Amino acid sequence: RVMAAEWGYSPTNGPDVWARLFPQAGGARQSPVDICTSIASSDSNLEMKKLTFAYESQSDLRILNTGHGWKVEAPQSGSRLEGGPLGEDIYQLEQFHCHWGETSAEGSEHTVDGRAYAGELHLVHWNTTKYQSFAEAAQHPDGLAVLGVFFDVGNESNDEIEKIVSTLSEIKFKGQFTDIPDVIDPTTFLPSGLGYWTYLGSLTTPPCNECVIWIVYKEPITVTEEQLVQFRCLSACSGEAEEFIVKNYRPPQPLGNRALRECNA
Ligand SMILES: NS(=O)(=O)c1ccc(C(=O)N2CCc3cc(O)c(O)cc3[C@@H]2c2ccccc2)cc1
Ligand SMILES: [Zn+2]
Repeated sequence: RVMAAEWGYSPTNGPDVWARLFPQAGGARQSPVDICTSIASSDSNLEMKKLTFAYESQSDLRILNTGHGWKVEAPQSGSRLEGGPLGEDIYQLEQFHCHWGETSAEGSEHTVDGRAYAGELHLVHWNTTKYQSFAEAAQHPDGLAVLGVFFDVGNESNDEIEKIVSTLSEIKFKGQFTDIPDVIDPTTFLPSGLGYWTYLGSLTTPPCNECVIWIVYKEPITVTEEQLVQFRCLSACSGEAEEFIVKNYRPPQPLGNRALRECNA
């Protein structure tokens, strides 16, 4: 389908029309959502089963320009995300990427009491206990677990994000990819405070599969305006035409009657 390749974030191909091409986008457990902190229930059994993660440090990870942003492929058979809302299953890191806006007044996908952050990092994991591949996992309601980390703009640049930023000039155009020479440790992307909100949702881009257990950290990490400016220099096109990826976030979707739980680790 020609159109399927053209979804994006502009008025003619953006979130408001995705459901025409991708029926799941109009479902009842879509993401992101506005996190209304007053309705988040502090769920005791979440405290009981602590969320634990273990990542490897990897070098030469491939980063690519997807046309909708940058994505670092980080299949880590040695990584494990488990506990918290994930039941008895083990989830493995597959990739991480980010969403941002035209200015730093917007850019995150989840919002907190209506407030948007300047961006949002997603660490995407899949359920290796139950499924044989990422693609298979994405067809099931408990297939993926995504850790969301908000970006605040501050004066100190984030060293780990800087390793990403330093490669962006090599992947200016859609489809280009390169290897990140530096060693990347996904743990360094996580905030020091490990309190989070969690709910059942979906991919925030087409095909918007309703297969994600979302875990959104309460505490943002800090990046600089310059680092976000570099994100906005990526081109959404593969050729000479320059259409910068200045925004790639989906606005909040109805929470409906879904439970929103919180855990103050
Ligand atoms: N923002 S997010 O919810 O964390 C998220 C996570 C994964 C994916 C993802 O891996 N996708 C969806 C978009 C996409 C586009 C492609 O061109 C492609 O080759 C793969 C993907 C995958 C995907 C596609 C179909 C089923 C599941 C994932 C996208 C967004
Ligand atoms: Zn994402």
